[in-house]
Amino acid sequence: MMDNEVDVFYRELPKVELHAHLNGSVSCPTIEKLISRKPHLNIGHGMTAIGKGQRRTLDECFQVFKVIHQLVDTEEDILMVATDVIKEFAADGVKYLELRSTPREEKHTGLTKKSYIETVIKAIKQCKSEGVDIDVRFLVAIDRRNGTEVAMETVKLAEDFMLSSDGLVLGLDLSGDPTVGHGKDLLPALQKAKNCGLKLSLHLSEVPSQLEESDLLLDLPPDRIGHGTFLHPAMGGSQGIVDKVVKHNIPLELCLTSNVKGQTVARYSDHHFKHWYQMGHPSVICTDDKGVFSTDLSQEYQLAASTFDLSREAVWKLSHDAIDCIFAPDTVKQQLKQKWIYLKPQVFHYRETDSL
Ligand SMILES: CC(C)=CCNc1ncnc2c1ncn2[C@@H]1O[C@H](COP(=O)(O)O)[C@@H](O)[C@H]1O
Ligand SMILES: [Zn+2]
Repeated sequence: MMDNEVDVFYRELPKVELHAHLNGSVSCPTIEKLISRKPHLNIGHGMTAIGKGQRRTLDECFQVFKVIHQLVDTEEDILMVATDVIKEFAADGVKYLELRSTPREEKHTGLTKKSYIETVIKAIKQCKSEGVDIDVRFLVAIDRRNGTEVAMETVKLAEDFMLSSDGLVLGLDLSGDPTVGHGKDLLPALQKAKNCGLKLSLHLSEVPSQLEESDLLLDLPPDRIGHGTFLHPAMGGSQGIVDKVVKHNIPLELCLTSNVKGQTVARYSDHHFKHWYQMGHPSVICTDDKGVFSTDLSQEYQLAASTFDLSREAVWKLSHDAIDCIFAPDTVKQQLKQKWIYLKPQVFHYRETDSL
């Protein structure tokens, strides 16, 4: 996507993607295939992606997911979508991907939450058997709008798959419309998940009104934070909250285009990346929804570099340090670090004249 606009350095840079929602990551070509499978839905492509320079309210963004969910409602759809998304990330130079998705039940197509997860796992295994050069893991997502009971049910499912998927299912994501529901209702489920060894990545403070909820959920503590836009005092948060995040050394997953197009951040130069990065806090560049926001991970790295004036060596370190934030075990981290060492001369090769 958008190859011509992104410098080859960012394409070739080996990358780790830790925050990608499956149905938000569906590309234009895949949407076209889905639309032609379901012409009766009368869905036009303009309804599933937000183009360059466009902005949407948070509410409008969540409407987009509803449209995509209509297009993706069978095992066959999920298999195609997951396979395409994995191959696209691999083509963009992503070497390790943690994909997250909310298991759905669709009575009219026979889809169950269990078969949903099984199908994503099938896609991951299929890509592996085809030799696609990417290590993919899965985080089962809880949509906060669905409340306590569904959250508990999702934790149980995730636990079963964690024990039976050969390390492919590693943890849980908490996401969904941040203006709906309250984290306190989900706390018991998240606590249970943590106790049984599932890793937790929680969307925190995507909107300003969530500070109290974030304070509560940070006591778990989660293993990573999605967005955390309004945690820092410079963004309206508090020093006490920052202290908690720092004390537990919880990495942040930061998605520049998503926040600007969703209008929770006014402009790129205002993005909270700068506050956390300056503090030396683990900050990982991610896409969130590369399909919906018409971006990819190379582009997000380039955006971070151009906005915050990062040297190529600093960008390299950023992608390398993301390895320490993955949920897979240390052996996988070591393998990835070896890969980075091996690839570095190639990535910097034709840049020898540049100052590194
Ligand atoms: C609206 C906006 C600016 C989105 C970016 N920030 C987000 N915040 C919270 N949940 C999200 C976000 N993007 C995707 N999701 C979650 O991911 C789902 C789509 O992927 P999936 O069906 O779980 O595979 C959405 O329905 C929603 O529950
Ligand atoms: Zn997200």
